[in-house]
Amino acid sequence: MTIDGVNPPEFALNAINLASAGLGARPVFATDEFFAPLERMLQDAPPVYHPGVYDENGKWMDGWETRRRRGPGNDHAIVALATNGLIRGFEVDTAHFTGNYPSACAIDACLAPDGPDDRTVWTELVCPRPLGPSALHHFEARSDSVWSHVRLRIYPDGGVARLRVYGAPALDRAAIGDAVVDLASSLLGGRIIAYSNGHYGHQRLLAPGRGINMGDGWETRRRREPGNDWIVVKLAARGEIDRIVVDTAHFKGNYPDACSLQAADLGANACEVAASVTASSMFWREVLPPQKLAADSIHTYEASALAIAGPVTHVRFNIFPDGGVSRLRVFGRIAKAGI
Ligand SMILES: NC(=O)NC(NC(N)=O)C(=O)[O-]
Repeated sequence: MTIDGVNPPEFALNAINLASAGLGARPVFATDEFFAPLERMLQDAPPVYHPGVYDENGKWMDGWETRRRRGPGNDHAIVALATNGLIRGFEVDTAHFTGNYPSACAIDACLAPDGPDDRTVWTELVCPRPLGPSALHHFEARSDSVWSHVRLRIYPDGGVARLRVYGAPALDRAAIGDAVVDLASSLLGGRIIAYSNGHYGHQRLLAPGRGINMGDGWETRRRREPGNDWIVVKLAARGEIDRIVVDTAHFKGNYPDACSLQAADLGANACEVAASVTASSMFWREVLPPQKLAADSIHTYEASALAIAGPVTHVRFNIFPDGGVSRLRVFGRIAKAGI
């Protein structure tokens, strides 16, 4: 897997971008947004450059960009993470900012359930580090705390194309209690660990909300040989499935003919190597037998349609023979003796 064609750092593996607008991250505050607004720095699409495109303030830039400071001080911006989580590392991307990138940046985090204010205590996770023109910069974070917001300090001013905050959602078991939640949701910690094919993308299958277009989901290439496509999800917690939702939004000429779902309880000490989980998934029990799908619609399979037999940790979602699915939701209750 690569990020913009570059091998991801170790800390980005098995992590999600907690600063992704598509997952719900929001701009909260910026000292200045003269040339380009903070919300652009949180976009999921790789940053682009449009030569010759200017707006009334100057060159249109894909990121957050402040004006040139003419005195002391520095700019900063505050971002609300998509969900509270553990932070493993940061990616600061100055793509296309060649003569206007900041000389340096530092990053702080806080846990402020009601949003940060003047009394908020910020913890520095990245001390001031130099930045270069149009480049990816990776900074590891060494912290086992849960954070809700990050503050990007730039020195003294300039533009940042993207800030990506790699980490894992903090699952609040006490708050969830016995409620039925989407155990596959990226925002709770559900994670895709293997798939037969994801030619046109796969990560958004577990994202919140409905897909905005056909690029917002999991889509395989056209299968030209026997068999079927599949995707394996590690649930956010060991739980008992209550309902499954399969959304084919925007997939009209390429929705799968049918789908099914298998599941397994791999326990706390299962081998986590993706290839091993994939191999064992061939034999997981069938929870949802093959069901015909329709174009561009939400399909809900209630408990009465499912063969449920105790808590599970993983599911394998099969599509026949191939195609695109916007969202998969695996609703259920977290098992009491969870792992
Ligand atoms: N050519 C520029 O990008 N100039 C300025 N920035 C924008 N966005 O116009 C600047 O001063 O950094």
